[in-house]
Amino acid sequence: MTTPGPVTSEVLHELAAGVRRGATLVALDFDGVLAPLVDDPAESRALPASSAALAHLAAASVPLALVSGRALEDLWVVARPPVGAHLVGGHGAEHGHATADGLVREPLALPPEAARTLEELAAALEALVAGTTARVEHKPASVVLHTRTAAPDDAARLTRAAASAGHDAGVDVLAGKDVVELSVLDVSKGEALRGLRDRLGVAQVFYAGDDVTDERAFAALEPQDVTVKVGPGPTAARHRVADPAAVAALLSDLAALVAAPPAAP
Ligand SMILES: O=P(O)(O)OC[C@H]1O[C@H](O[C@H]2O[C@H](CO)[C@@H](O)[C@H](O)[C@H]2O)[C@H](O)[C@@H](O)[C@@H]1O
Repeated sequence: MTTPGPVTSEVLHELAAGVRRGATLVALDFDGVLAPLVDDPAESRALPASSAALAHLAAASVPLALVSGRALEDLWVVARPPVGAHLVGGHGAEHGHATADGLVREPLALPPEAARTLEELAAALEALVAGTTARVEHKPASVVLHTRTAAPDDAARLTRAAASAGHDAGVDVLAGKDVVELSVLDVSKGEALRGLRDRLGVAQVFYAGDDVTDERAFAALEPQDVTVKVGPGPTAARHRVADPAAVAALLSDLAALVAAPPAAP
């Protein structure tokens, strides 16, 4: 892994030039990127400055995508993305887009064996968290252990047990920030971004993510893409910003440059 650098003014101006040409997809993770992390996932909201910047980019017909680990419906409710935005949920399991009439989702049908495995894992995790303040989140293609509000000893024990249940069941185990996600589909944010690149015919992808789960996206992107890690931690991203407030500032600067490009010298 290389050391990520800041998003300099030069990087931002080059990015804005690509965005203005319609050659760049602006894609963002939600939790920890557009929205600060909180104890109750239902309470998460994007920072107002980020939402405003996304609305300005959408009004300028910039291709936008939110690429999240959340279930698609949940992402729609908390993110309230602008009309036209593409939505990817469940780390790539679910796809849809925002319209003026609401969320349009592509159908997702689990193979019967995957559906059975999901049910078994959900029951196993529910049994594990009984009597603790950890909790289980159920999604269409995965089940998630949340330990943010658990006592530290419980969190460590439950995290190990959930990962081990996932490995035993032969499913994809993704450990994120105070979560262990057991997915019965073989999907990733990287694959989802590559799919969007092909579908939209864009030459460049901008992607910002904060969690270890976003490393699959950074690793799948190409040298011309602009990857931004939000917060500390090892990363394959080429750039780093500190927190969701810094993301909001970056998106606001980008939207301003797209709306009013600098005058030619
Ligand atoms: O890919 P993301 O959009 O970052 O989604 C990843 C997970 O986000 C949510 O959990 C995280 O945010 C919660 C609210 O701030 C926080 O309580 C939790 O500890 C974080 O891991 C969401 O609940 C999960 O389903 C997503 O997989």
